[in-house]
Amino acid sequence: MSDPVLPVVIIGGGGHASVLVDILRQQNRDILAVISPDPIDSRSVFNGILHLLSDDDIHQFETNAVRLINGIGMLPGNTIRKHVANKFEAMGYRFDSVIASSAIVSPFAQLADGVQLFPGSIVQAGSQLGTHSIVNSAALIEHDCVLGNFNHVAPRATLCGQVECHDSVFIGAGATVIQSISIGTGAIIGAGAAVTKDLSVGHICLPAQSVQQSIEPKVMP
Ligand SMILES: CC(=O)SCCNC(=O)CCNC(=O)[C@H](O)C(C)(C)COP(=O)(O)OP(=O)(O)OC[C@H]1O[C@@H](n2cnc3c(N)ncnc32)[C@H](O)[C@@H]1OP(=O)(O)O
Repeated sequence: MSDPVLPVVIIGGGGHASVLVDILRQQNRDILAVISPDPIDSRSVFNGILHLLSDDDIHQFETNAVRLINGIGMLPGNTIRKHVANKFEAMGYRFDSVIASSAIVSPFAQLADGVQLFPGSIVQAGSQLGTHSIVNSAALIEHDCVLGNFNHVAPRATLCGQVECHDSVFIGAGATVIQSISIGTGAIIGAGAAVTKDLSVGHICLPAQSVQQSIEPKVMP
């Protein structure tokens, strides 16, 4: 029997959380509160949602009466998303996945709890995504990829078939990882990189840089 659809509490109130709230509103999910120590009123998507300031405010909700949404994004070297997940799970709360209605997910893909698939993303058959991993807007996970926990595949990045990413891997926006590549734990792929060789634990792949220079005005003959 599938789990009941419970109201949700969002942890975090920044840009990543705003996209999640937008998706959840479109799906008519009941959003009880956003927990964030920072102001959230500059983003209209949060209008009308209760704003709580402290993580301890979560205790006003029974662990089995709500699900949490991990609204903390993940940039290279940032571990707050993982810290938040571990802290609230240790208190007995569970995180829901968020799957945008425009995401395309094969019924033969496997998604762990807390996975987030943003609008226009695609996950093909045979792929497996670990807990709290993010597939950002229009990113593509081709067939038979295996992603560990706390990965972030940024907007429009492409993982070709049978790519393996261990835990806490960051794939920058628009990067392409060719088929059957293995990416080690904590590795970072820069935005726009083309990855053609395996990347070891804790290594970074920097793309070629574009060159910027001023354009000399042409002198007409
Ligand atoms: C919804 C969202 O927004 S999700 C977030 C999506 N964002 C991304 O995908 C960005 C991913 N991050 C990057 O690509 C980063 O620049 C990284 C991780 C590769 C490198 O970051 P840092 O180590 O902090 O490098 P830093 O910013 O200091 O730049 C070092 C040099 O590399 C260059 N550089 C940095 N990133 C790139 C890149 N992706 N492509 C080409 N050159 C780059 C910089 O211009 C700089 O050059 P300079 O020394 O000539 O001035």
